[in-house]
Parts: sequence; structure tokens; C-alpha cells
Amino acid sequence: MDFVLAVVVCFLGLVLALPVLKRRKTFRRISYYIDQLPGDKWYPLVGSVVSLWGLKREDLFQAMANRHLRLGPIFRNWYGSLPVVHLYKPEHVQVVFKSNTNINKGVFYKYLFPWLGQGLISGSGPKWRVHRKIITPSFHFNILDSYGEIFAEKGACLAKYLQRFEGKGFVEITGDLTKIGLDIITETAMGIKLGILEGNNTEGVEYANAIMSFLQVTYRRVANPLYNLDWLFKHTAVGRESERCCSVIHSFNQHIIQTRKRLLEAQGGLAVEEDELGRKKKVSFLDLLLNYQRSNPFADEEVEDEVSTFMFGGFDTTTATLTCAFAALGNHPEYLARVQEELDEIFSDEPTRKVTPQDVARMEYLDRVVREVLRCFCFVPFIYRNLDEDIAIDGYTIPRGANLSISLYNLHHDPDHYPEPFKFDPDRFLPENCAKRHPYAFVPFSAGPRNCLGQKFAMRNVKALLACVLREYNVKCQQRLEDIKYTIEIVLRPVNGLHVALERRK
Ligand code: HEM
Repeated sequence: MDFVLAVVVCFLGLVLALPVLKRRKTFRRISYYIDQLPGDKWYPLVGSVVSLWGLKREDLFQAMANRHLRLGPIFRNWYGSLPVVHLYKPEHVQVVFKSNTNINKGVFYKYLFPWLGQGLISGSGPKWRVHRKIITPSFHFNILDSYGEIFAEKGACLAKYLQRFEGKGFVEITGDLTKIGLDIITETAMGIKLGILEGNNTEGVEYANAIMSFLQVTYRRVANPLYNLDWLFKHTAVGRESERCCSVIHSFNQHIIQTRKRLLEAQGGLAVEEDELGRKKKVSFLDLLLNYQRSNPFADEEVEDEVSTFMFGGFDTTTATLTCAFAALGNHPEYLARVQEELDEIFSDEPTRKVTPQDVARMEYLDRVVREVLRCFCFVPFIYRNLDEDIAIDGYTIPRGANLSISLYNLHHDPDHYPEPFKFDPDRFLPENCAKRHPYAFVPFSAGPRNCLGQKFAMRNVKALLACVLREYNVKCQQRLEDIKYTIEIVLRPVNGLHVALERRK
């Protein structure tokens, strides 16, 4: 038995050390610089993240975020043979965000490849540049304006759906908000109506569940170097679950792409509607891609990677923002009252009329609330880069080839920039307070060349949905904000969902 164990350990040791042996010279340079930084104790083969192994879902995120409290604003860790430097101070992260060279994603994004492939979020290099150039026009403000109708219609649909919870006490809402999030992104970005919230689409629900499950298993790979080995991972129970999810996601994506392709073929290409002023109207990002593909080399696989990317980018973060906005306002009746006062003023002509993009632009207080939600709950808590060039930070050289982990969560809870960082206070986003802060102290959508393409879409969408619900309902949250525990599944979310009570306003 001891002999078998020894053989297994030696074999695993060799496999874990193999990447290092292959790139000895580069590796020596990286280690030289990295090991000058403070960091957790290092063990042969497994590295220095042993403390994260085996942590429960609800403890992993906090343990990761707390490392900066122990190790300072800049430290290194070894994930097996993978060196990672961790940062969060705005003065430090700006060096990366301002760079046009250090724009490649970190190694951890490879865990997303089975789902997102080389789409905009996980991709790097020349392909990323081409995709970004093709896709950016689909987020032009004229097109966003045309999505306003869908946001308003879905907001009204959500407000109507929520009637069933009136007077029912506290109910869990994240599941329903996920469904509406998915309905919105498929209708705007893909041009397909699903009707998942109304219960018209069981495949859509299965799809959303597969995405959630994929994200849950994927994040466990970051904390466990053994799961870094693809061949080993795919033979584990979590690896098999990951494969099952990808197959559900793939079939659903194909259904969306083929439906839209047939439509485009039938009309002989993209027919961009224009309004009376000659402005482009509703053109989905998928139609733009499919139309581009008709006369340019663009593989079917690339189209599917971007469909997955936009479904991911588009619904999960938005749903999380909506959910946590209900939690925050449900804990703070004084802020809820100010939001409702603003909405009553905007809709004083007709309280239940359709929300327009012009109305959304007038919701200044709600805007501050949503920004504070993005700061406080920080749904994308960590982002990663792989350096193409050395950078100098705080007297340290971080060498090319190293991976960087930027903690947006620690950045948004830095007491140097946000006094009492765990207190929810929308007035932090009053223009005079923003002007006093470091320009990189609030970056929920990242910043620089790899910033979020959907940020304006997300802000308008969330504000329109919140307006439709809050002008009709008062909301209370069962959990106190300080008691909510989060799990990290790329996106941060409350472990046990969120329970809110809705009462119609008098
Ligand atoms: C509250 C909502 C959202 C938040 C907090 C958010 C946050 C982020 C962050 C932090 C990144 C950088 C990720 C990284 O570097 O690893 C990102 C990238 C991206 N997001 Fe969002 N996002 C949101 C909504 C959306 C929406 C609605 C869409 C699409 C409709 C979208 C599409 C994308 C895309 C395509 C990228 C990759 C951009 C690139 O690298 O070229 N996001 N997002």
C-alpha cells in the first residue's frame, strides 16, 4: 500500500513539476522577482495555497479576500507551479489598466474555455482585437436606446409577475430574477424571445441551471492545483458535471444561432431598420456577427464562443445586481423612500406608463444606489492578467510571464478610499464625492482596453427594471446586509439566495 502511495505521489509530483521543467529559464527569472514579494508559506509541488484547499463554498471567497489583510497590498502566491501576484490598490492597478500591452488574460481563464472558448471575456491576442472591433458597434448608444423598449416591457412583465408574492411574507427571488435576466439578454443581444419567466421555456431553465452549475465547479479549480490538470479533472465527479453542463449549453446556443441564421438567410442579409432621423434601430449583436460571417472568414465556433460570452456577461451579473439592490434597499427604507420620491416625480404624469431611455437618464438617485450596490457587493471580485511586459509597482518588478490577480473587491472596500467600507451609502457617489476619489477607485466594470463592453447596457437595464418594480412596491429584506455570506463562482452571489417581502405601495 505504502509503495503504491509512493508511486502515485511521485507520479503526481512529476506531472505538477512538468510545466516548470519545460520552461526552466523563463521560470527562473519569474521566480527570482516574485519571491521578493511577501506571500504565504510555500510547499514543494503544491505551492502556497494549501490554506484554500477543502474550504466550504461559503468560506472560500472570504478566505481569498482576507489574504490582503494578512499579506499587505501586494503579495505573491504559488498555485502549484503557477506564480500569481495579487494587487488591489488603485495606485497599483492603474499601471495595468492604463497599459495597451498588458491586456492578455491570466491562466485561470482557461477553465472557461470549454464554455466561452476564445470569446471576448476569456480570449487574448489578435483574435480578441478582431472580435472586439466587430462587436463594439452593437453597443452603440442608438442601439442601446432601441433596447430601451425591451427593458421597459420586461420591467412591466416583472412587476406583474411579482404580484403573486404580495402579502406572502419573505420569498426567495434570485431564481425568478435569473429568468428575467436571461429573457432580456436573449431578446436584445440575440434577437430571440424566450419567455422563461412566464414559464414558456423549460429548455431555457435547464440552460440557466447548466450555466450556474458550470460556474460552481469551475471556481473550485482555482483553489486546487490538482484540478489544474485537465486530464485528471475530467475523470473527477466535478469534471464530469462540467462536461454535462457544456453539452446542455452547446445545444441551446446552437438552437439560438441556427434560428437567427435561418431568418437572416431568408431576408438575404442584415436589414438595419432606421428611424425618421436615419439612426440605426434594433440590431442584435448576433445578427451583426452572422452578417459579418457572410462575407468574412469567421468560423461557426467563433460565433458560438461570442454567444456564450454575451449570455454569460449579460445575464448573471445583471441578475446579481438586481437581487442585491433589492437586498440593500430592503435594509434601508430611508434610501428606498428617496428612490421612490424620484420615481414619483419622473412618472407624475402617468404612474404606470412605459419607462423610456429619457426617464432612465433622469434617475440620478437610483444611479447612485446602483453604483453603491456595484461597489459594496462587487459581483466580479477578481480579474486576472498575464503580463507581456515587466511592470514596476511600489519598488517591486513584476516580470513578464507572471499572472496578476486584481482584487476589485478589496479595491472597493479599501478604507483609504471608502471610510466605513461595509456601510451601504449611495451618497458616496454624489459628484462632489466622486471628484475627490482616485480615478481607479471604482472599477466594477474593469477599466482600460479590456473594460466591460456591456456596462451601459447593464446600467440602463438594471435601472429600468428597478424603476418598474419600485414605483409599485415597497420592499423589505429578511437578511441583514452584514449577515449575508457569499460564494464565488466567477461572479459573487449570496450563498443561500435572498429573501424579500413585497407590499404594494399605498
Ligand atoms: C452589472 C453588470 C456587469 C458587471 C459588474 C460586469 C463586469 C465586467 C468586468 C469586471 C469585466 C472584465 C472581466 C475581466 O477582465 O476578466 C467585464 C468584461 C466584459 N463584459 Fe461585463 N459586466 C456586466 C454586464 C455585462 C453585460 C450586460 C454584458 C453584455 C451584454 C457584458 C459583456 C462583457 C464583455 C463582452 C466583456 C469582455 C470585454 C473584453 O475583454 O473585450 N457585461 N465585465
